[in-house]
Amino acid sequence: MKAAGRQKLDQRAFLEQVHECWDNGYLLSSKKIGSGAFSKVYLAYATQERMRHNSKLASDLRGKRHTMVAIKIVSTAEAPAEFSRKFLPREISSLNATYKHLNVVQLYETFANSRRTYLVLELAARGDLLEHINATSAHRRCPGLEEEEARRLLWQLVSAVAHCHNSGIVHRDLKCENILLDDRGCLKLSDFGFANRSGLKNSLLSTFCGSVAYTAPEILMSKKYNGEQADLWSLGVILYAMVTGKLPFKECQPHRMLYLMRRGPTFRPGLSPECQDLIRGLLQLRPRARLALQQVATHHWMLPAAHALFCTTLCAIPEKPEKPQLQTSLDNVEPSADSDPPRSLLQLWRPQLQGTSHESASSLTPEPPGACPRQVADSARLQLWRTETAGRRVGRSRHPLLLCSIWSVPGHYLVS
Ligand SMILES: Nc1ncnc2c1ncn2[C@@H]1O[C@H](COP(=O)(O)OP(=O)(O)OP(=O)(O)O)[C@@H](O)[C@H]1O
Repeated sequence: MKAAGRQKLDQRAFLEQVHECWDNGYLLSSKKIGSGAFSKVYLAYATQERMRHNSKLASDLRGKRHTMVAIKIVSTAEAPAEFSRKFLPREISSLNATYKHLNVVQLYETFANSRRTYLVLELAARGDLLEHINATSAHRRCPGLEEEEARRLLWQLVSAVAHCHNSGIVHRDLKCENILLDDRGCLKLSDFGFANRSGLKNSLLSTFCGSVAYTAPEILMSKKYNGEQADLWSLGVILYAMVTGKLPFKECQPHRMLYLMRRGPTFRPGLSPECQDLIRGLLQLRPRARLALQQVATHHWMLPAAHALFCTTLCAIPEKPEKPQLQTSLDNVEPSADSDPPRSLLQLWRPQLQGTSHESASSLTPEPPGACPRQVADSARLQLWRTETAGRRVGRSRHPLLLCSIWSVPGHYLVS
């Protein structure tokens, strides 16, 4: 009887939500795609009428060629007052601040009434990274992802986190469950419920956030911490989880956890030494000793990601009347004084405007129909040009993740 009563209430609440969404231009489906402490996330469809009035939504969905969105319904009437007053506004303002990055879930708009707040989000239909790791491990009959796939995903994650940090936002809850994948396998960082403004570069935070297994030791020790450096620790845990299918440190007791952290991670046989080195570089007890994001992106283990992106795209570039002088081999060529020196690697993560970069990419590198595989066209476009000093700056990336010059230096491509 009690259960039946509860079900009736749920049905009534759901119908109210359908009406409230409809009044705001969305058709709410009954497909629940997730739930959080005070929220439920449903698949929904944007109406043509809504798209006419919301250019942010219209331009993004036009690119995706569908009208699906995810609507997160937060029950503010049931949530603690502090959640509605503090955390929810922070989540919304963080999503607004990080808007327009290919690897950060997009917030198209919000609407609210006295009982609920609705967040209309970009849909990431393929579930979260944890599910993906588990499914892949089962399929391969070997725990973890292939290093190549982990590298591709980490590259996108680093780009997303750098975009957040450059926008003054620290995520503070980076974990596999908060990393979603869309229908093209593109990574989308989500759940900014614990995010905060990083404020001054060196200002310290004190709130305990995130999940213990991903939490930096300085937070477990209740010290004041730098949010960006704490995010770097979590990145190390995520990379470890991707390549081993396990968490590096798993203990319920914080003191036991700290003991394991001090000992450092152990690795399965067969994991490449470069990957181990990158994980160790991130899982440094001393926050300042951790690799910075630009060091992660240029780490030996990561370079094939930039390299692969670069080389696969070359196949996709149609012949031009004047062929660019492209250096494909990694010869010993060093930058000379007459070419621009590589600028800060941080440029790699200049806010990469999702729509704009796609648009400019397509207009700069027109493709004849059927000239290149779709995923290549979608995932990477490079605009090459002839340099006066041939063999130095070998290309200019138009990829939304890699808006940078690509330099050939002995043994590596260096992105700047
Ligand atoms: N944009 C999205 N696309 C697809 N699924 C999503 C999206 N946003 C959230 N979800 C799903 O809904 C779940 C809950 O969303 P979210 O983590 O944002 O809520 P939360 O209330 O912050 O959760 P928690 O209490 O776990 O922190 C996610 O784990 C995910 O499975």
